Amino acid sequence: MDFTSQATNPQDVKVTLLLTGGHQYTLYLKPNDPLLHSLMATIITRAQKQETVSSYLFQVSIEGGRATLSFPSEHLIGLVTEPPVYWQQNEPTQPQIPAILESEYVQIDNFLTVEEYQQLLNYVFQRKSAFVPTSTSTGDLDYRRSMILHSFPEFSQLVVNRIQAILPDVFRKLNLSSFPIAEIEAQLTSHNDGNYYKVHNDNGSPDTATREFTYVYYFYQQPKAFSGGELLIYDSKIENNFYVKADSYKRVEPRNNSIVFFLSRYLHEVLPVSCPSKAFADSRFTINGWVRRQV
Ligand SMILES: O=C(O)CCC(=O)C(=O)O
Ligand SMILES: [Fe+2]
Repeated sequence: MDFTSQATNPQDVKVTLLLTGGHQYTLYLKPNDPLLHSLMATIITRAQKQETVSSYLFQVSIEGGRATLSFPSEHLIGLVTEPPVYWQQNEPTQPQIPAILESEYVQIDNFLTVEEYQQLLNYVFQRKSAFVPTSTSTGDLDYRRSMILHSFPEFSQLVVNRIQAILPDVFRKLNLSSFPIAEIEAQLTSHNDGNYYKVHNDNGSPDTATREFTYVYYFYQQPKAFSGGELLIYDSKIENNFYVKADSYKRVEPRNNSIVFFLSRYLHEVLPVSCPSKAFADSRFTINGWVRRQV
């Protein structure tokens, strides 16, 4: 059986997957798409007869996100790439030099108007007693330290509407094909002295799996009364056909009244905040959340 999806971008590589049983599927990928690396890594591994490598389930989003093509890695027998793509093969005896897949993010300044930002700051100061400590799904107490305000309807809708308005621009800047959106979630957090969030991704559990990308809007009173609290977004590398964290990262300065977007699957962390006054009003505040794909 033969299937073909639509090209979206002239720079895309046309990739035909040759699968066992004579099946073929043609899709269009960006030259630096991690999926292309992963597919080629599977072929190279087989060519080098590294039989110890375990099977991997490919799950490829197709038809603009409306369908998924799933197949076990051992069913992939070849790839046709157009224009030609050549891959450097390391001798099996040489140590493998993993390719680093750079993470990308967008940061947009002046996200809210000065009036909206000031109203939000005043609102948060008044709601101080409604903030509660954050938790993680694993219940690990050392993983995350910050406070959260679960309900803030006066501002969550404003932020979600504003995000919707700039989404086309974000898709373009992140080089992403658009997809049908189910929901945009929002939470409000504060990080004060000694607070942090260790390395994690935002879509690693069944109930978070449809999160495609993460946004973080930063706000705090000026002059800034804390240091640290940078967001590190790690690059990835392929090891045994799996994506793992690389040592390199992008360091994002949490600039006042700016918003950052990045893929929810990227590993990221919030470095410890130092806030000598320990005053709640001096905290690093965020409204952050996730853009969920429709399934
Ligand atoms: O506050 C930040 O910069 C990021 C927060 C974060 O990673 C999260 O809430 O999942
Ligand atoms: Fe996160």
